[in-house]
Amino acid sequence: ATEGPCNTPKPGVFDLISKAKWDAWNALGSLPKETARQNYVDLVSSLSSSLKSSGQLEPGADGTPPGYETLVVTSEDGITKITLNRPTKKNAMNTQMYHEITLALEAASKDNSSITVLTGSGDYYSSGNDLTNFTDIPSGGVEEKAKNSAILLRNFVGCFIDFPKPLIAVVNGPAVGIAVTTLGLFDAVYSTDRATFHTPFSHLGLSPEGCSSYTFPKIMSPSKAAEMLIFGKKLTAREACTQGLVTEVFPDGTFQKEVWTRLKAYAKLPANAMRISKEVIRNKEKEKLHAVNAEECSVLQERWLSDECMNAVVSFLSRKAKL
Ligand SMILES: CCCCC/C=C/CC(=O)SCCNC(=O)CCNC(=O)[C@H](O)C(C)(C)COP(=O)(O)OP(=O)(O)OC[C@H]1O[C@@H](n2cnc3c(N)ncnc32)[C@H](O)[C@@H]1OP(=O)(O)O
Repeated sequence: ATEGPCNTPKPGVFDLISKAKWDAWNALGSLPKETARQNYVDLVSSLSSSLKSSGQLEPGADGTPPGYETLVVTSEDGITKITLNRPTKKNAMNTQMYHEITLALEAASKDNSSITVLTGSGDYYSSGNDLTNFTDIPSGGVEEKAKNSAILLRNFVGCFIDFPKPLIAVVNGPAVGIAVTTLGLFDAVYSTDRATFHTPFSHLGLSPEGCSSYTFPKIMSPSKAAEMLIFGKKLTAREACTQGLVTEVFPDGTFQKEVWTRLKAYAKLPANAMRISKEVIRNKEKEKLHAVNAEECSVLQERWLSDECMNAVVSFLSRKAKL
């Protein structure tokens, strides 16, 4: 687009990057500059429209924060509260919700609040991955779907790993799958006694994500983690607390009042001190967690293509199976 057809000498065989660029340029033959420019503009326009259709949000024209379809985000008393808001679907996480949580966390990391809270609306915290996510197959087929999902999941979990402020889960009801595994990346987890914690990965032909293959054995012991992550044992809130996944359990009747009173008090603590303490506690682990996240996503990319997984999804969608 800037220089016209390729007229420079071919780079040496060991200069792999320059050679790949030269090959791509040379393959365009005598394409005129103007056409190349137009092709470039068309490509970028198509990417930006596919980002919009894939659910990525843009700020308003005046730079105000984006509106969310699957979340309610509020900020008061020094607390940014991100509420999963698909109560009729038990707050199952669809593709839009993964994108929106990522955006909401990015915004919360830069706003004036001192702590950030994730919670659910309705009777569930979240039923985990929305199993209908697997029905929206792109033109590249199931392999492309698996690849895109692995990228989405890696970015999503990466935001939790890198989140710089105290991050608290207010678990208002049962939690399933990825809604459970990511709890290992929070700084505190407060739960109603009505909640349960369930990671039915083997039942679904899946494998652990959310860095749980690393955080759960550390938090609760390898064998307790195996009971959850391999055998799908569902824990009560009290069991999850005994095993260290949950910080404290409250009676359902007084849960909201007790938790928010405590969080408002915490939010008054000096924000920089809390941020720095988190950094000191978490930074040693960050590199490891990103490596674990990458490995888990690549294993899952394969799992999603397995008969075991596909059969489990079909079973759920045809109403033959529930947890
Ligand atoms: C980018 C991709 C990343 C992928 C990351 C991978 C993550 C792994 C996981 O998270 S594994 C966990 C997956 N979750 C499940 O298997 C839960 C499936 N849901 C159920 O088993 C049940 O719905 C229930 C036990 C959570 C609740 O049962 P209950 O009888 O109380 O309620 P309903 O079944 O009637 O649910 C109400 C409506 O909500 C829909 N729904 C609930 N959960 C999900 C879900 N996870 N995915 C899709 N849809 C869900 C349910 O179908 C009902 O819809 P309807 O009213 O239209 O019938």
